[in-house]
Amino acid sequence: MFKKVLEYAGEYRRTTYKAVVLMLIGLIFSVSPFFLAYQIIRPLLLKQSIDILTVSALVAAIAVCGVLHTVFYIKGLELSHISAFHTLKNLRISLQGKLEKQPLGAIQDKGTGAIKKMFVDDIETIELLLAHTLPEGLANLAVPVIVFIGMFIADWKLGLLSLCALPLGVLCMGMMFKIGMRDMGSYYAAGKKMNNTIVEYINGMEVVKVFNRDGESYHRFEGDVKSYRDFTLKWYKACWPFMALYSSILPCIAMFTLPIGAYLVLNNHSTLPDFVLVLCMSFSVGPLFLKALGFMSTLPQINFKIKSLEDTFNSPPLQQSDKPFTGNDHGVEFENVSFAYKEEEVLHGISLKVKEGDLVALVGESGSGKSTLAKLLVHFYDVTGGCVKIGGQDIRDMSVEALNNEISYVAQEQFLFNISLLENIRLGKLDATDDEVMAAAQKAQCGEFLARLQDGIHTMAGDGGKQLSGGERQRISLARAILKNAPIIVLDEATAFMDPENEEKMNEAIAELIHDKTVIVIAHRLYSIVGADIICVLERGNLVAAGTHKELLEGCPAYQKLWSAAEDSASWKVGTAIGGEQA
Ligand SMILES: Nc1ncnc2c1ncn2[C@@H]1O[C@H](COP(=O)(O)OP(=O)(O)OP(=O)(O)O)[C@@H](O)[C@H]1O
Repeated sequence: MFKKVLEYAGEYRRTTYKAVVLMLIGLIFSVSPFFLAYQIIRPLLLKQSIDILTVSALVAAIAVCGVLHTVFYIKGLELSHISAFHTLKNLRISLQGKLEKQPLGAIQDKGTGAIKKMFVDDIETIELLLAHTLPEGLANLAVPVIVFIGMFIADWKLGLLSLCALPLGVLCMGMMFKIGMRDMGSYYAAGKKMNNTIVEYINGMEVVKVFNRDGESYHRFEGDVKSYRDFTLKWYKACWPFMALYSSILPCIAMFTLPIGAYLVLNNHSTLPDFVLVLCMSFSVGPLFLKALGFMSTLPQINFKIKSLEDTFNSPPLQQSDKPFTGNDHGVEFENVSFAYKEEEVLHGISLKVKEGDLVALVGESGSGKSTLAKLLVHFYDVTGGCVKIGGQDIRDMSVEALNNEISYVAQEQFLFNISLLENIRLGKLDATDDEVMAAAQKAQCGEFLARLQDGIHTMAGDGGKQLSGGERQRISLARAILKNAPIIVLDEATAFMDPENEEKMNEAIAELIHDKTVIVIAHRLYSIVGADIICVLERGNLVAAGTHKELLEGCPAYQKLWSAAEDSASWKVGTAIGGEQA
């Protein structure tokens, strides 16, 4: 555990070692006063004289030891914290690098709460390990070892008696570790669940209020918070008796030394000064032991959290190479593609060829796999079978950056960064001039709502783009795509939030965006894709038919069903359709 963490400390590893040494020296100064006090007690016990000057010098030395203990210990703590916080920084950067290589979809599946917990809380645990458990724990354990050696040198019998409490304490500690690690899985899972629920509760507050689900949502929130409390208490309840036992037994080094040692002295097997010296030493190391053991009780938790971080690091990264895009053209091919999010396969052997410049629509009932197929093309996930190719090149055989240069993906829900709308659009092409950005915004029909905003295109988008309506967010992201001008466009429910008037405008903008491009569009509203070159009908993860609107209406029962459902929908409107044709 320490080795792994120290790897991340990099050049600060030496700082941690220095911290251990300084704390060790500091603690030696903390036990020295007991030995110095003994130098005063000893002549009194032996009825020898001791002059006031010697007593004063010893008292002064005790005071100096106190000061030196503080100075060394604080300096050690300072160094251990410097090293710890640099390690946390390194670890967070390294974790971010590894997360970046993971499939984007897999990152989204982990949940914001769990990822936040990993980045903030779990990594923070390592601060405890590096700044306290390792240097303080080690120093507080090492000094008692030195003192025990001193006891053995003074009188081996009394030294042995002082060690007697150890096996009992270690046994209790072992039990605590065993129980602590056993239940740590459920305890940790409850913490993760609570984090995700809290993040979801805050993010979903708007929906909760609109649908009057305050109570229900609060109950889930309360349930998970309570469940975390219960797991925590259960865990501590199981560990507490053993913690209490070893915490009281281990520091009581004098437990056996005092009665049996007194017997040995009375029977002349040991001398009274040695007996007092060993007792002084026992009392000096008791608090150190207790402190060291305080850190031990946190080890099961730290151990578990580090393991969970490592597991995250170890999950398979997205398959990609560092090669550029070298495809022959911008045609897209799904070759016998299968996919499972977890165990259950949701796409089964899909084969589909989209010629460069074609407009292909994916239709099907909800849950049939349309979005999943689109996400595989933009490489959010790796296929579990078959392959996805662009211009004949497997997308796993190019870097994600190279792929992103070829594709614009406009998803159902668009995230905007809390920077100006201008900068949000410029993300599509970082070197675009302001004029180019404004032109893209106009083409995406943003002009009207931008004119209403006080700062126009320079308005901040708000946290996650919350300042704008769903439709406005979609138009901003469409402007991004127009600016990017990638040869392949994937539109997932791009007009989902549009009212009829805006949808018409949006469709005009989309028509401009997709002109001369390879387009894959997912739409529930069939009237908007009747002009597509190919319409692919998906049913429970299978591609059941592909053809033009006319062909499918004539020969595909699944499509006929979807079409008649669309016709039944009262609000549908025959108008400008993507692809130019009208139903
Ligand atoms: N992140 C995920 N984890 C696990 N299963 C998922 C995930 N996303 C989708 N699924 C499942 O995969 C299947 C296909 O979902 P997908 O979203 O691709 O369908 P869709 O046709 O796009 O649906 P819709 O039209 O409602 O958006 C569904 O059974 C869905 O429950």
